[in-house]
Amino acid sequence: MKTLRRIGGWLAPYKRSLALAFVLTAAAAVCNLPVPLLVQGLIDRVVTRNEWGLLPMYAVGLFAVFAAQSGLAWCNGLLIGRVGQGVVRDLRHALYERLQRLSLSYYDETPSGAILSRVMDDVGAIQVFVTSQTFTILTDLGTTLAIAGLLLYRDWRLAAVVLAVAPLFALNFRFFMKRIRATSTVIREKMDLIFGGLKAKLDGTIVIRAYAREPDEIADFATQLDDAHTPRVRDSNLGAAFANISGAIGGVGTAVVFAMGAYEVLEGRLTAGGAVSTAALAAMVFGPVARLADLAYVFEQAAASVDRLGEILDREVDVPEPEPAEARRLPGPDGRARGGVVFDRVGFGYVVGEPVVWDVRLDVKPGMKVALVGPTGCGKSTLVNLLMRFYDPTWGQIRLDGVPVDRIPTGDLRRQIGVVLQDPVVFRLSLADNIRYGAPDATDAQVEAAARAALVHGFAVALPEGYDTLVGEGGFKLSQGERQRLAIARAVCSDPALVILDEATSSLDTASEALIQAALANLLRDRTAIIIAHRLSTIVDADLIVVMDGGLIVQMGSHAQLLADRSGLYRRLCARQFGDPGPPPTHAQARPAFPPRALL
Ligand SMILES: Nc1ncnc2c1ncn2[C@@H]1O[C@H](COP(=O)(O)OP(=O)(O)OP(=O)(O)O)[C@@H](O)[C@H]1O
Repeated sequence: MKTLRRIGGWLAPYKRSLALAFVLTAAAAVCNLPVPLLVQGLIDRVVTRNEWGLLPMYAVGLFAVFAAQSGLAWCNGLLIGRVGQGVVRDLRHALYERLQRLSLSYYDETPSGAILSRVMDDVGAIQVFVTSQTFTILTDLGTTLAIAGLLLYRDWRLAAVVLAVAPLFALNFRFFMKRIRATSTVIREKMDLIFGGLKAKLDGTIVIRAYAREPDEIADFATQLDDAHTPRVRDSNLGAAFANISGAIGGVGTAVVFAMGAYEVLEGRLTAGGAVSTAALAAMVFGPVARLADLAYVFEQAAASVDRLGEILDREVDVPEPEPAEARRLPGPDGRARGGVVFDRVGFGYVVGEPVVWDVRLDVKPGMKVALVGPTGCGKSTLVNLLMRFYDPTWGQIRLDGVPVDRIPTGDLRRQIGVVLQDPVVFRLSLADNIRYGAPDATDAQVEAAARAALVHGFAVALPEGYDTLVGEGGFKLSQGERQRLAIARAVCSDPALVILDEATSSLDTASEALIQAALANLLRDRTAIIIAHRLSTIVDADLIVVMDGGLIVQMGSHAQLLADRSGLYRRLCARQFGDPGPPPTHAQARPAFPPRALL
């Protein structure tokens, strides 16, 4: 029922087209009714009584009925086709909108290929259902009732035979429906795996080639396809068995009606034409029921997809927008941040009960350059994720210019922050549109100014079509250094109050590195910066260096202050990077008792 209600909701915007389609199918169904009567007249009057003069009338009558049915079915097909395409477009749009709003935790647990499979494959299954004979069936059922009444009126014995067959259809339905839905769910899950694997492997093509693993990958993919093949075959077997058994039940019913009709003719209670037309009427009752079987098969397949799409559409957002009454503006002019950030006893775990940062207390004044350092996995990126509100802290509070970040609409918050990631993302857009991605209204002059500040202008003008050159996947290939400067230009263009910089770990050649450092200096000027530092050489001048270990802040201070602590982790990290072995590392400090584990 929930499935039908949901599909009904998707169809609601098309009520007018659907009403028209309904009228057309009803008209086509009404056209069925004269057929047995025309056939009866043809047999009883033209064939039996040799009234040849009536032949053209019956022939033209039958032709007119069939022509009208074809015309109506054609118009109906056009209408329903448009509705089906419309539903697919709306549904993909709604899914994409939802996907854009869902918290990152959804992406943590769902491979992107599985998301693709839902947006493409599952929506396709719903389209098939909508464009199947869904609406014909409603009028079919009406026709069935009307014909059953007509049969009852003409000959109750024959009508009783028709009604006696109905429970067989019901049994057939019951047996197959559950099985078909279960198999469809298994197929969709297998498709998730296939799409998920395919996406990952396509993204990693270069690694596959580099390790010459193509034959293994081909074999792996074949295994995955085989895995999905078995339930797919089972699904089509079930569908075929279901439809054919329905058809056979209808056939048996019609045959019995024919036999009974013949008996009635021999007994003199019915004319030959009457027997044929009654059998035709009986077939017209069984036809829609068999079609209903086809539709039920498609419906069960679509229902599995509706449930899966519901998982996306109904999923609660973990990072909710503030209620309008609670939302607060940042105190700066035009709602712009000044760039002061406070982490107030913040703790967080991606998985409930498994915190990865603990009791973080940090006060970043506007304009400060703060470096986060520490061994891999110590929680540096997590702090940044929390500041961006990709996740909400499990406990504690983060404030931007004194305003709790969960009170700031996420769009307003994130517009204050420019992000430059380790592995810069370049979209398949022109270079200019890539630069203005965070500030879509930026003029060409602003884009060029940002490009100059990030030292992108030099290579931009040398590209085949300058700033209009298509870059990203399938476009002009930029070098790693160029991509990093492009990411810096993107951040400059959005003119953020605060910059988050995840330093690239891979070392570039000295010239490239120098260009990036110069571009960064322009980006960071007069802005607050939080730098996730992997190479300590780049942050020795930071106003504050925050050393983390095991999710805790274990040291804070300037480079000189931290270095002076001979037993501190920072000194050991420096020793590791700059060559001096230093004292052996100790484990992260014992975790504080706050908050009690029960709270997590
Ligand atoms: N999306 C996630 N889901 C579950 N656990 C995660 C997720 N992201 C990070 N973690 C875990 O949280 C811990 C902290 O990770 P984080 O990325 O913050 O460390 P980091 O200090 O930035 O590491 P690196 O320097 O290697 O980038 C790690 O144990 C990591 O495995």
